[in-house]
Amino acid sequence: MPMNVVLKVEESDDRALNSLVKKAAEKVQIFVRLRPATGKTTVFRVASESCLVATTPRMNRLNESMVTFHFSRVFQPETTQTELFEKTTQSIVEEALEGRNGLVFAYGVTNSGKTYTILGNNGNPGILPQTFAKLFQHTDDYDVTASYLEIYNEKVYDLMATANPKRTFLQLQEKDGRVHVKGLEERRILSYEDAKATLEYGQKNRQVAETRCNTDSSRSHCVFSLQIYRKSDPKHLWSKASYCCERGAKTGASGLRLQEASNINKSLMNLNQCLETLRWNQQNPKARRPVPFRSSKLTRLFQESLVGGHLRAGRIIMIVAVNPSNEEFEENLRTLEYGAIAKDVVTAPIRSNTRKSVVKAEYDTDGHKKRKRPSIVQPKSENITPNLTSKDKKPKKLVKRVPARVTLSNSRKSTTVPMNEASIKQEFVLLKEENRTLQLELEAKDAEYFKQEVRVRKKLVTEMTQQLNDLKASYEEKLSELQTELDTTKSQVTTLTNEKWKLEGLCEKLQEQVDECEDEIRRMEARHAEEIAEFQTF
Ligand SMILES: Nc1ncnc2c1ncn2[C@@H]1O[C@H](COP(=O)(O)OP(=O)(O)OP(=O)(O)O)[C@@H](O)[C@H]1O
Repeated sequence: MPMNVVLKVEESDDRALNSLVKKAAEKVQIFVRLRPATGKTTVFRVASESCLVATTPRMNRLNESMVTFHFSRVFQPETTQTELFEKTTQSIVEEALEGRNGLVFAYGVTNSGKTYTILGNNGNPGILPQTFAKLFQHTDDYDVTASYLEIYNEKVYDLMATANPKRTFLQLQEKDGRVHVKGLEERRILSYEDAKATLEYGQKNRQVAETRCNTDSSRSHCVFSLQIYRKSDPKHLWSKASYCCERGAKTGASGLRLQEASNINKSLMNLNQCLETLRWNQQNPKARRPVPFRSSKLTRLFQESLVGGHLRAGRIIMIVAVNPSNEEFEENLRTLEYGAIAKDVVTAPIRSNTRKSVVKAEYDTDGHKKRKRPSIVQPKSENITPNLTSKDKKPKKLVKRVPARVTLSNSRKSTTVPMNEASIKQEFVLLKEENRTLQLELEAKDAEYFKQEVRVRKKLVTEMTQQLNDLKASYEEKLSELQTELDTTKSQVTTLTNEKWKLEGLCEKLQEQVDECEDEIRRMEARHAEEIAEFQTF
C-alpha cells in the first residue's frame, strides 16, 4: 500500500481544515482578564498565555480538584490598559474602518473589573476611550456617530436622551432581517473629546436614572455603539462597533449576592442558552434547534453578531473579567464556563470541504437555516469543527490515520515495512499531533468531568438542603406536638398536685378529728373507771 500517498492526502486535508478552522476560530475570541487580587488567593493560576487553571478552594469542597480552561489569551493582573487594548480590541477598530462590524462584550461577576476594562478611569483609559483615540486618527475619510443604550429590567433605554423621571423605553424592530432600536438617538461625534463627552453624558444619565429607580435588581447592560460612515458614501452605514458591559449599580447591591449566585443574570443565562444552542446546531446540523434569541433583549440585539452570515459580519470579542478571590470562586467558574461555551461557537459560515462542492445557504435571524438565499457560503456539516480552542486550531475528531509503520503479521514475530527517514519524520510529526489532540481531548474531558462534578455537587447540595429543610420542618412539627403534650401534662400535674394538697389537708383534718375522738374515748373510759370505782365503794 502506498503509505506516503495516503498520508500526504490526509495531511493536505488537515492543513486545509486547519486554515479554515483557524479563520473560523478568529470569529469569536475569548479573553480572560484577571484583576489584581485584594487578598491572598490560590484558586486561579495562569499556566500559559492561553491557559487558566482553577483550583477549587478546599474549604468549600470535599476534595480539591482542578479544571483547566483554554482561551484565546489570559491576561495577568499586571496587564496594562494599553496592552489589553492592543491585544484585544485594536484589530476590531481597524476592521471597522475596513467595513466590518465588531462586538466587544465584557462580562463577569460584580467587582471583577468589567467597567475598569471597558471605561477605565482618568489615568488608565479603558478600551472604549482608547477606541475613540484610535478612531479619530482617521476622521478625514469617515463620519462617526455614537449611540448609547441601556438594557434594564428587559427594557431598552436611550442613554443619550435627556434624563427625566419618566424614562421612556424603546422598542426593538426587525427590518431586513436585522434588529434595530426604534428611536435610538445617533449623535454625530467629531473628535476624541466629543466622543468622551458623549460617553460621560450617557454615564451621567445612567447614574441619574439609577438613583431615581427603586428596583429589586441593580444590574443592567450598557451598549455603546459607534457607527461609521464613509464620507464618499454618507447614506450607507459602513460598519458598526459595539461595546457591551454588564454593570452593577454601586448602591443597593447588598442582598443581591445570593440572587446573583443562583442566577447570575437572566440576560447572561439567555446568552449562554443561545451560545449552547448555536454550538449544538453546529455540531448537529441535521437536528437543528431554534436559537432562543428572542428570550432577552440582549440576545436579540446581538443575534446578528452571534449568527454571522451577513456580508459585514465581523468578529466578536468577549472579555471575561475575573476577580481571583476565593469567595467569588463558584461565580467566576460559571462565567469562565460561559466563556468556554462561547469559544466553541463559530459565528460566520466557513467553507469546510475542500474536495467536494460547497453548499450555499444562510442562517435566518432566529438561527434557522434559510433555504433559497444563495448569498452566503455554508459549510457541509460533517467537516465543521466548532470545538475550537485558541491553542488547538485542529478539529477535535481527527480523521483516523493509517499508521505509517504497518504490521504485516499479527503473530508475535511481526514483520514491519522498512521506512525511510522522511516517512519516519512524517510519522513522528503525525504522532506528535495526535498526542497533542489526545491531550487536549483529555483536558476537555477533565473540564467536562469537572463541570459535571460541579453540577452533581450543586444538585446534591440542593437535594440535601431540601432534605434537611424537610427534616427540620418535621422535627419542628414534632417539637411543637411534644411541647403541647408537655404543656397538657404540666397542667394535669398542677391539677393533680393541687388535688393532692387538698386531699392531704383533708387527711390532716380527719386525723385531727380521729385524734380528738380517741382523746374523748380515753376521757370517757377514765370517767367510767372512776364511776365504777365509786359504785364498788358503796
Ligand atoms: N485590572 C485592574 N487593575 C486595577 N484595578 C482594577 C482592575 N480591575 C478592577 N479594578 C478595580 O476594582 C474595582 C471594581 O472594578 P469595576 O468597577 O470595574 O468592577 P465591575 O465588574 O464593573 O463591577 P460591577 O459589576 O459591580 O459594576 C474598581 O475600583 C476598579 O478600579
